[in-house]
Amino acid sequence: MGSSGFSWKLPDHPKLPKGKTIAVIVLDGWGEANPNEYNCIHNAETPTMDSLKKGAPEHWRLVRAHGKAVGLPTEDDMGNSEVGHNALGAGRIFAQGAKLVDLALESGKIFEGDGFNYIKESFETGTLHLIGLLSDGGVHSRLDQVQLLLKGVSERGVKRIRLHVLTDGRDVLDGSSVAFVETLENDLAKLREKGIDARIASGGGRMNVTMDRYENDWSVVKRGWDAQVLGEAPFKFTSALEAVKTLRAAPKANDQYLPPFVIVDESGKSVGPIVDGDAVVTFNFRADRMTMLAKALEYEKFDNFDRVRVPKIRYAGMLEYDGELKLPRHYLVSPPEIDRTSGEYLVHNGVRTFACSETVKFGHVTFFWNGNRSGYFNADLEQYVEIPSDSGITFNEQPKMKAVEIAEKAKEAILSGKFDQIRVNLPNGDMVGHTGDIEATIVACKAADEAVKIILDAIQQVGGIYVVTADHGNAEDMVKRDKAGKPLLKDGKVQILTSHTLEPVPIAIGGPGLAPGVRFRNDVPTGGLANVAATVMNLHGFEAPSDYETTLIEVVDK
Ligand SMILES: O=C(O)[C@@H](CO)OP(=O)(O)O
Ligand SMILES: [Mn+2]
Ligand SMILES: [Mn+2]
Repeated sequence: MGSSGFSWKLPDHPKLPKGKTIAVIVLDGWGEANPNEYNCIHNAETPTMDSLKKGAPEHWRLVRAHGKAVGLPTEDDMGNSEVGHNALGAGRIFAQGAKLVDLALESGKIFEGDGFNYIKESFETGTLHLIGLLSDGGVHSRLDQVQLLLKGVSERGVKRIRLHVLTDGRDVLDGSSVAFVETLENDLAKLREKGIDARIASGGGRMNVTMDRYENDWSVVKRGWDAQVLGEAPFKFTSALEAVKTLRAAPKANDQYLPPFVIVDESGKSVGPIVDGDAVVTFNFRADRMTMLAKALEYEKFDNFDRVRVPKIRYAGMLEYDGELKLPRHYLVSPPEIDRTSGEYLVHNGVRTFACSETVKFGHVTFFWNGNRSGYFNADLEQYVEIPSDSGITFNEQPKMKAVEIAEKAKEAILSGKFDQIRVNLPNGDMVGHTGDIEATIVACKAADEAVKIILDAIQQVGGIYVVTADHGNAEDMVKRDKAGKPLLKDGKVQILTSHTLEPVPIAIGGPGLAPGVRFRNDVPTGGLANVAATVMNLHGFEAPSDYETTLIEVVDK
């Protein structure tokens, strides 16, 4: 014990033994909702998950995965992977990026910090570039925050602003990009009336331009770099509204995958490449899909693609995106300080951990799980395995994704006897759910269920324990609804929901290693994802730290 009295040592659980092999399975985007034609989980064959549900209420229940239960500003905020895995891994509820940016804007502190003072030095002679997701989804960014940022910089001496917008259609309805661009254009027109030269300079769909993650496909970031920094893109327009409307008119076009475009003046010259002396702010608060661009903007040594020209800029992120890498060096708002995560505690208590997913979700069960921290706590006790994801496709083309491969790796790790905790994320419900393709999402849910079975069978073989849960809803509801829950019609047609939901998610416990008297308590009715960490610690034979959200389980005499 150190002089502060702090110790990593967890007390022994009074009733539960140590040494059981525990599989922690996170089904990404797997919520619980009423059965109907838009509930792909219900409409898929999911015998394994169905059988777990029969264990209710002692071994199956629902937990909250959205809004304040995961540190988001309001109960209208849908859950997402970052906040979901943060809560699962950290066992406490932290005010998340969205909320922290709101507070900093409300108090004006965002304009007083080091990050802002740093970029402000470019306002007199350079251009301020704002790059990010144009959306009010609240998962990666929010338009109202961008609007307040624009107001703040315009009151603080900025002369020239260029926006590089990424259209969404994933956290908001497909097609909403047009209205977002219109709103932004109106705001910029007002700034111009005040004498500030403010324009949209480039754009593209988030899944095609810039917002790749976990280094799955650098060509996505390169397409963004070419448009934003070099001012080059296959499509050129004189207005962003015209750009989005025209590109959306192509067959099969959608907001998520719009091609990159630049805005040009009458002579065909791009209106806003990033050049020496400029300032850049990436306004997404969420880390995973901004990290690659942050590296391209900031790293001197960089060989992921040819940057052609590397402007000398003052760059700040809305948040610090990686605390371990200190990336970026400058940021406007400090990120949540997610410390003492369950992963770190368990490793200090000798729990050997294996974590695995495919690339597109790999950081979820490692980086997010560990409180937005990359790397191992103790490389001798941990192994993280990444299965390469398909790239260059939309996941409805391959809805089974790498579920079986992930499950096989987990199985191998379970049977090896080398690990105490085997943690996976199964991406299918979420990644395919985001495509809005109902048939493919049903195939995806079936594949995830089959993967769960492979892992549960391995747990059965070694006498272990399983904890099966999810990070937020997605595939269980694929239609936009009115307040009363009825599908909302537009031009006589339902609107397909590609985003996450507000639904709760299941959690199931079981396996031959689960002590006979273990069951879910009935006095934590509002339990959420943050209660899972203490639960898992108990199953490993430890009491959770006293400031963790309470455990979901109790042990009764049998
Ligand atoms: O794909 C993403 O970036 C988000 C949705 O914006 O999904 P998830 O939180 O499940 O990663
Ligand atoms: Mn997710
Ligand atoms: Mn998602």
